[in-house]
Amino acid sequence: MSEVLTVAMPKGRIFEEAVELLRKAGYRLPEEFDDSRKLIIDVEEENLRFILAKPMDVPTYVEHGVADIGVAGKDVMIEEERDVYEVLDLKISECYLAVAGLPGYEKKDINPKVASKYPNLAAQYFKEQGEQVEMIKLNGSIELAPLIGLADRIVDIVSTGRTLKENGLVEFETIVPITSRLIVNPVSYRMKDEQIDRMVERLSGVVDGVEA
Ligand SMILES: Nc1ncnc2c1ncn2[C@@H]1O[C@H](COP(=O)(O)OP(=O)(O)OP(=O)(O)O)[C@@H](O)[C@H]1O
Ligand SMILES: O=P(O)(O)OC[C@H]1O[C@H](OP(=O)(O)OP(=O)(O)O)[C@H](O)[C@@H]1O
Repeated sequence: MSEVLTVAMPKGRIFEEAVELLRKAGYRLPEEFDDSRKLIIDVEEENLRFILAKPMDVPTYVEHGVADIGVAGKDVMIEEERDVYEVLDLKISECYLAVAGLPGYEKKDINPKVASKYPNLAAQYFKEQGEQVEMIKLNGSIELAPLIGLADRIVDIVSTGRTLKENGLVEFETIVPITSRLIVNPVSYRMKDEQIDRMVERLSGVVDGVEA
């Protein structure tokens, strides 16, 4: 009998899509997955243990090896720079990161302020653009920052564009397309390679058939 694989799943919007993907790949996940407040769910018949974490924390659990594998947005992967392998693009929770602000903004300030939930990623982006900015880290409702004068621009996720539009903001630049990824702890990949490869194989088989 093989060892149990621990999977770190992000709570929130990716969760449902990731569960759907696993079910399409043939994993029998109990109804508990659809409506539960439990943070650890054991699925003995599949030899899997799921832990439910905040999306930004998934790579931390995987890097520390308390989870063998995990599901994380590419945005989180770039921001967190954790020592994990990214083994599969799951092509779910599709969106992109963009720079946005109020219409008519012109780059003229010294050290203009940029608000984001992704301070490392945003700072790196502006550095590459040769622009020096002051980063302001926020944890959500990023679009509020330029409206209230906290920042000149924001770096945030855009999906339908509705949040920007309804708040009278416009997109200036696209930074990078985002989807969710399957990530693996490097030691787990050595110790449990067969089990992990099997999961990657099963998931890759359904990824392209799943609507992003
Ligand atoms: N509007 C969106 N449409 C599609 N995918 C998105 C959208 N916003 C974020 N994502 C993707 O989903 C992941 C998780 O987003 P979610 O909003 O569930 O987490 P969060 O903002 O960290 O959580 P919380 O709102 O609890 O702080 C992000 O890391 C990103 O990859
Ligand atoms: O282009 P849209 O389809 O409008 O989606 C984009 C919005 O979705 C995310 O916010 P979320 O709902 O996670 O709330 P948050 O701002 O609290 O993170 C993101 O931060 C944008 O605000």
